[in-house]
Amino acid sequence: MLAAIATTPGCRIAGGTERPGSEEVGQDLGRFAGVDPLGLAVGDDPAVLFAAADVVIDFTRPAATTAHARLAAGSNTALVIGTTGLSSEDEAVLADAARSVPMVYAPNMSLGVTLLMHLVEQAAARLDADYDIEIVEMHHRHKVDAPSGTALGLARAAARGREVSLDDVADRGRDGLTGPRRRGAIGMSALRGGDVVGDHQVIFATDGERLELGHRASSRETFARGAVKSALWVAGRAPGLYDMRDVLNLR
Ligand SMILES: NC(=O)C1=CN([C@@H]2O[C@H](COP(=O)(O)OP(=O)(O)OC[C@H]3O[C@@H](n4cnc5c(N)ncnc54)[C@H](OP(=O)(O)O)[C@@H]3O)[C@@H](O)[C@H]2O)C=CC1
Ligand SMILES: O=C(O)C1=N[C@H](C(=O)O)C[C@H](O)C1
Repeated sequence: MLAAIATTPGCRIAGGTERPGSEEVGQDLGRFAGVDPLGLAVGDDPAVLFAAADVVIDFTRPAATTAHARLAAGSNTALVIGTTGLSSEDEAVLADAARSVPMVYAPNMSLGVTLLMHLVEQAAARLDADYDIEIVEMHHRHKVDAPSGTALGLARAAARGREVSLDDVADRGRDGLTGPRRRGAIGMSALRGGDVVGDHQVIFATDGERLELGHRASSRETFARGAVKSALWVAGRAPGLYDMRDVLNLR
């Protein structure tokens, strides 16, 4: 992320924080990120960072992200959030904070996935419930949330296309004596292994044919570049909760 910020015209690194007590705190931020020394130490107080920055980029965990959203609102600092695995209560915290500051919240910052979500919504609108929608994702062994935020975003896009609520049709992680598939269900399955950056496949399966739309990320730099693009886009915007469709002008 720091390399993406450092190499983007118009951006300057204002600081960065790690969890208090982490051994990285106090190290040079640049060295820590594997780029040239920056003369800035890794901090452990996000309030200091929010006071110093125009925009903060957050890819952490839900507990930190909700705390950061509150700090953003309190310090009037724009926020870009890539963290996934947020509960609906966590998302309500973001929505509340976004009443006073501009915020981009997206489970996947790549152009390819943002376009895929658009295509999935279109396909789901045109293919009726005779087409069973299944979403399969695979990620590296370190990922802690499932299904991925992107898979949930794709499922939401499909539900939007079908004009149904995802909560009514989602089928997550089948196991055991499940019975036959429910008509209209949107299934999600998560695979974990190795160093897979992020694969997503959306399948529309019916009798006699199957449409498959998919995306494979091969470098995490793609997400970092999307986050920096979002930061440049969100700085100075009106308060609100935006996503990558806004950043990429795809609404
Ligand atoms: N939107 C997108 O395009 C993308 C989203 N993601 C999402 O971003 C998130 C992070 O993923 P990833 O980078 O792989 O995960 P990592 O575990 O590598 O990084 C998370 C970082 O957040 C830190 N952190 C966690 N809690 C706190 C806290 N309370 N205060 C300060 N720092 C904290 C962790 O520190 P520590 O190690 O001490 O816990 C760690 O350095 C995930 O939700 C992932 O799904 C990832 C890639 C792309
Ligand atoms: O944890 C990851 O690595 C990723 N998380 C995001 C998600 O949950 O969708 C985005 C990307 O696929 C990588």
